[in-house]
Amino acid sequence: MATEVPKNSEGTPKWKNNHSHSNGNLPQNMRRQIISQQRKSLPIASVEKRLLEEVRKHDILIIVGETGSGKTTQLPQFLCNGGFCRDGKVIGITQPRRVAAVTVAKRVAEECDVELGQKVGYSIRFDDTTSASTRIKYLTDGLLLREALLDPLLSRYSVVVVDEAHERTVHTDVLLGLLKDVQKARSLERRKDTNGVTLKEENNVQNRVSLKPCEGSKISPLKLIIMSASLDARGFSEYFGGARAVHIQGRQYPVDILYTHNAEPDYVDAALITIFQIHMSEGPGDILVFLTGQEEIESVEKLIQERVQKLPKTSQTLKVVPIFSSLPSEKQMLVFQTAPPGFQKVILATNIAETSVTIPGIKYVIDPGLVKARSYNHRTGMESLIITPISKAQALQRSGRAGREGPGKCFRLYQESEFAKLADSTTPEIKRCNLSNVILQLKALGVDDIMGFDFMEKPSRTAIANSLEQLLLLGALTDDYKLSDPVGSQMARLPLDPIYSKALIVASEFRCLEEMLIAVSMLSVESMFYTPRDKMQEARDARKCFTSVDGDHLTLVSVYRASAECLEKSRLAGSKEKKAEKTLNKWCRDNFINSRSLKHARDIHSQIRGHVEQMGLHISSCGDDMLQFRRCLAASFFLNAALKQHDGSYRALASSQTVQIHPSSVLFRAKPECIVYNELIRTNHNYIRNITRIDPLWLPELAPQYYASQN
Ligand SMILES: Nc1ncnc2c1ncn2[C@@H]1O[C@H](COP(=O)(O)OP(=O)(O)OP(=O)(O)O)[C@@H](O)[C@H]1O
Repeated sequence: MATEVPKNSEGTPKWKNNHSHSNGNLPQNMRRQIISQQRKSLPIASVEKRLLEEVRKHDILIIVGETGSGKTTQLPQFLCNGGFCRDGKVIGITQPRRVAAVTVAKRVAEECDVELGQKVGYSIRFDDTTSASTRIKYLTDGLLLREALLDPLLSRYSVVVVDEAHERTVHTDVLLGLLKDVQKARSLERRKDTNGVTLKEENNVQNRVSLKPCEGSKISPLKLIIMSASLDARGFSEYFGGARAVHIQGRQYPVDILYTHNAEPDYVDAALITIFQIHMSEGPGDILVFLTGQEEIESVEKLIQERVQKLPKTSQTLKVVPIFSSLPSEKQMLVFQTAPPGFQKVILATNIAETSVTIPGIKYVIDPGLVKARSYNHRTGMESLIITPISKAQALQRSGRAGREGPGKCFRLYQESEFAKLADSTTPEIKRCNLSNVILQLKALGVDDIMGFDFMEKPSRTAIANSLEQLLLLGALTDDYKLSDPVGSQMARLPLDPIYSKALIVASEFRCLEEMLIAVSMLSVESMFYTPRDKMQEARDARKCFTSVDGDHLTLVSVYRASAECLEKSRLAGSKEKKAEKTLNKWCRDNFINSRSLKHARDIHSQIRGHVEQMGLHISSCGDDMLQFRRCLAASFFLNAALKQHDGSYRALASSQTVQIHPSSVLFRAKPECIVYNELIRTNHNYIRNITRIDPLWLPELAPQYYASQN
């Protein structure tokens, strides 16, 4: 192993908790004092006045500053103290990830010495802690877009800070275009009062009916701040018409960057060795390891646990805590807890922990330099999940998770020469995702001319045209490409992929919405089943109890129903909630079901159910009439139908591509004549997953808008 791990001359260190969270038990006033000192020592603290002046002078400001310099936590407090919250106005700070919005809000509430939800709060999908007194509000970029549906001028906000803009999530990109529009519209409305507006100016603000203030509402100007540690300031400045960019100098603590001497052939193995080398020979401090996905994290977790058994009993030991996006939020929050005495915390994370978050205790970062990225081919409708090298911006963000409470080290498991070859920034998500959802949101926001929308980087014409076509076929748009009512507006209200939103609406007509709610929730999480290498046969036998000959959707419904029954039985037998959960976890183990994934699916289920109830959709069950449910699946997923060919492969009807059933499907061997599927993924083959057997005659009957015209 060639990783340069400097040896500690004092031998294996004794674990000592030296981070601020261990101050949790300190008397309140002492803790307050420590936090106040920490704040004063941040690089941003010395430029508070200058920043406020810049914001006052410029309507759009780009702020670039080192990771950990205090942008996310301090700037909103400066603005609030500087008078930007007068008249009940709110400062909104968007984050690409939920976990960042939640944890940063908690920290800032503590710094301000207020209860979360009062002056400082967060709002993420399905979880809003804000109140009428909230002035500093952290929220996801996607959520601010949803807020714009109800309040198109975002009139409650005096400042919107788009944080971590370098990530260029599809939501950030759409938000940037929208905010530009809102800013223009708001200044126009103000100047109208003084009759200072020309017709040309008025036409320049996109023709959105929705961009009109509510009767009698007082419009103030909107300040816009774009922020990151690793962003291409010039590109953003150009997009915003030559906006001013300021750089905050300095970082709080140094982070040593170490590279490998040679290329590492197996990054998982290299990561494992590095974890144990740090554990045995470096000073105290927790370790954060970046991996590519849930399955990899779970397998590394097991490997660490096996190796820990072989460590000498006397030394401190490792506590592994995973974090990935499909983990329920309360489990994600475990990474922010201090390791118990005698333990060194090892966090195994996907890029969910890459930006914005401060994880107390982290001193070491291990970065294999890879990420699992989605990419979508608009021509074929094919999504690929590929493990690819990260960009320089991501590498910088990853190393920036260390050095936040003291000096840190980042072990890059690749050579320095490889780093030089990385792209400067990540390809914006808007260039590599299915645009149907974005377009549906824009239409709901009143943006009818999608091609004319001021994207920072415009998606290709074909990509836009294909997605418009798909929305038209799903009934979300009228023939002249306007949002249809009620179907399109209902679909836009559901926080799901349009095809799933439509499936719920169709299911309410087919009287099987209960089943579709389960199917959509189960399809929204990864890896429901697991098959340990040493218990393959047992796992297969267990799965047979749920397997439906009609396919994966029905199988998933069976799993969900059986788990709900197990929980219900336990509750009826008088178990308290915690005990019932334990019984369910045991049931999961016995049946080789991933309990984390199931818990996540149950959460999603209750959340979507809430939405559907609010929308007044008819919720009923088809009971055991699974024919009815399969017909509903065909009516919903008709765009993803495929027919068997002579050689046992399939032809996808929409794109004429040859595809194969993924080995994880219960229909892998049965190979029915005609199927609908939910996922088309390119790995080493064009695989389809989550499949149901249907009758080919149902297609022209249930989706005549598509299949009647094809004949
Ligand atoms: N939850 C927390 N617990 C302890 N310290 C924290 C916490 N959150 C922030 N800090 C401290 O505040 C500092 C500034 O954090 P902040 O998130 O504002 O930096 P930033 O400049 O936005 O960084 P990044 O670009 O990485 O998001 C951190 O380096 C850390 O010292």
